[in-house]
Amino acid sequence: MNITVIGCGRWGSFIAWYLDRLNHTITLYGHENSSKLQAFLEQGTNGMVTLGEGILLTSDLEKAVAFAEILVISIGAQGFRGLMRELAAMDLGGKTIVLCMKGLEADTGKRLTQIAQEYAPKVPSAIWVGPGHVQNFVRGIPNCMVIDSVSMEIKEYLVKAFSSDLIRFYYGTDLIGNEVGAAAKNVIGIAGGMLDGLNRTALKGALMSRGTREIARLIQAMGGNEITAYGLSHLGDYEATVFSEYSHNRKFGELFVKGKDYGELAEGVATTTALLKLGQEYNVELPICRAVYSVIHEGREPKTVLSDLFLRSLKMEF
Ligand SMILES: NC(=O)C1=CN([C@@H]2O[C@H](COP(=O)(O)OP(=O)(O)OC[C@H]3O[C@@H](n4cnc5c(N)ncnc54)[C@H](OP(=O)(O)O)[C@@H]3O)[C@@H](O)[C@H]2O)C=CC1
Ligand SMILES: O=C(CO)COP(=O)(O)O
Repeated sequence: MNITVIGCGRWGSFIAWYLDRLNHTITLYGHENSSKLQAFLEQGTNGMVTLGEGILLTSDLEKAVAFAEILVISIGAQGFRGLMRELAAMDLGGKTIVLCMKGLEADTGKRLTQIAQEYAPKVPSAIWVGPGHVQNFVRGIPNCMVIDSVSMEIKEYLVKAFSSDLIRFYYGTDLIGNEVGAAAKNVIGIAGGMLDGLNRTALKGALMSRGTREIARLIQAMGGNEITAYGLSHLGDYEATVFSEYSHNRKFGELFVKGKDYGELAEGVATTTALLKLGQEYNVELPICRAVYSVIHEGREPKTVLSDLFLRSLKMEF
């Protein structure tokens, strides 16, 4: 298959490497002024993946789009609407869009497949989410992920084309739950990092239990299936995000409470804003997401916020 991957950062470049390994014909697109694209053009590697020689690198979006039957998109979620505006001006007939991003639009709370539909209503779309770090995959450590779409036909087409001994894909059965779950795990990952930074790592068991619970309630209220919060897109991604040394969101949280900056993309930062909006819209209390939001966006003192979580009224567990 001819596949174009849009976004040549940590995850997009891995996807290009992975799909090339499965003998698909790959074009990897990056901005003309992207330092990440330049590194691949000059050295063939970003220090994590070394791209196969058959992968075409380009900064010509029209050419990249024209080449492919599948467009895989992996950029920061907040840039997705702008990219869809550009794509909508091109001929997308016969193509399928696969979204490999874990975020929600901050201002609106919209899911990324909703944004794709706004700009390209006739183009089928799917999401590819679940646990996995580049550093592990390139060492041959396999993982399980999930592909979801409103169309069973598209899911079957993609799972068949993308499965290997390195990634076992499951068919998702709840697009709302998988999109919200995948984005929300980054916020729980930031909370996990904050616990590490505050020397409260012992609370991560409680975070796993209560984090899944509040996201399950939100998914259900939005019309999804609450069980999806316990699937690969959310709970299944906690090892990679709440615990892993490789997680950008966990690292962001840890450094944030220590008063330090972090230069990498941590999707959960913008997602907290989206989740609070959705919590309000669907009348669901999201105490952990609220706590993360208040530390990052309102400048509240992390230890006080943590104590306040413990002072909330007592509740039934389920
Ligand atoms: N297991 C999984 O499913 C994983 C999923 N992810 C998800 O993948 C997404 C990307 O994360 P990650 O790769 O770490 O982020 P990076 O910051 O490493 O890469 C993002 C890339 O997108 C590029 N970009 C931004 N806007 C555009 C645009 N409009 N057109 C083309 N390129 C653009 C950036 O360009 P520039 O080089 O100019 O900055 C950058 O190269 C996130 O949503 C993240 O949550 C990440 C890791 C694992
Ligand atoms: O989604 C991921 C792992 O599954 C990557 O998480 P981070 O962006 O926090 O590194």
